[in-house]
Amino acid sequence: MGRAIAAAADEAGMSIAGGVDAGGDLAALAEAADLLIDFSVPGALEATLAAAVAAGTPVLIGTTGLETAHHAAIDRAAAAIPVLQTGNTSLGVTLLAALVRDAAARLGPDWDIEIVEMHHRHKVDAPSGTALLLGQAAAAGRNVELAAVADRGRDGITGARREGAIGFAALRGGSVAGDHQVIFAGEGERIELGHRAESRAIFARGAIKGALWLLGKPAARYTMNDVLGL
Ligand SMILES: NC(=O)C1=CN([C@@H]2O[C@H](COP(=O)(O)OP(=O)(O)OC[C@H]3O[C@@H](n4cnc5c(N)ncnc54)[C@H](OP(=O)(O)O)[C@@H]3O)[C@@H](O)[C@H]2O)C=CC1
Ligand SMILES: O=C(O)C1=N[C@H](C(=O)O)C[C@H](O)C1
Repeated sequence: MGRAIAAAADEAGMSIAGGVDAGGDLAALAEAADLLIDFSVPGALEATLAAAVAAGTPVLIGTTGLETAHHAAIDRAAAAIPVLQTGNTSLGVTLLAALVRDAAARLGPDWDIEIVEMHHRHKVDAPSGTALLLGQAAAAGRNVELAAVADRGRDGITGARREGAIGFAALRGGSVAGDHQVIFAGEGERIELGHRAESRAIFARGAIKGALWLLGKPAARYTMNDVLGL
């Protein structure tokens, strides 16, 4: 993603102040840059947020695999600086999440919800950040908390489907940039809403769009919905 974002920034006429891998001088970069973009690993998040807050520099976080403690750290940082966090920066998935929320609200609890995702063989987290984002959208449409209803895989589980569950299935293989499908399964019929990323350029372009939008915003936590006005 680092290379894809550098290409998208170039396309948009933005210049890259620098980049860091593990052990890099984040503090100096946060001072030098107008904004930080983080697509790395959850273990890097704390240092990135600390450097951004110390420098008063806005930050866009695209890293996935975040746990509750990471989200709490993002909330704390967002009290001091603008922070945009999303599991998917593409415009298509942002719109898909809005459609999923609407469909879940309209269809009601009689329709079972299953979310299927497929990614390249190198991806380390599962379910994907996007699948969780779509799950959150579905849960919001039903007025429930995702944590209370998420079923993260049927491995080792026997028996009938848990009523009200939102199920996840993750596939890994080849070079798939990112496929997501939300299945609403009713009695005798199914509705499927989905998105296929044809390349990583869509995530990078969306990240640049989000970054440009974030510049100059007041301290708060934002999502791609704010960028697109959804
Ligand atoms: N929100 C979105 O739209 C998208 C999110 N992603 C997410 O972005 C993340 C990165 O994806 P991807 O580029 O494919 O992953 P890669 O594994 O290819 O890249 C991760 C990068 O993070 C670097 N890194 C590792 N540890 C640290 C650290 N402590 N501090 C700073 N940098 C570190 C790695 O450096 P080194 O190689 O030296 O270890 C590497 O350059 C993933 O969480 C992925 O799910 C991906 C696409 C879209
Ligand atoms: O790791 C990836 O490749 C991707 N990660 C994000 C996710 O976890 O959803 C976004 C996209 O699907 C590609």
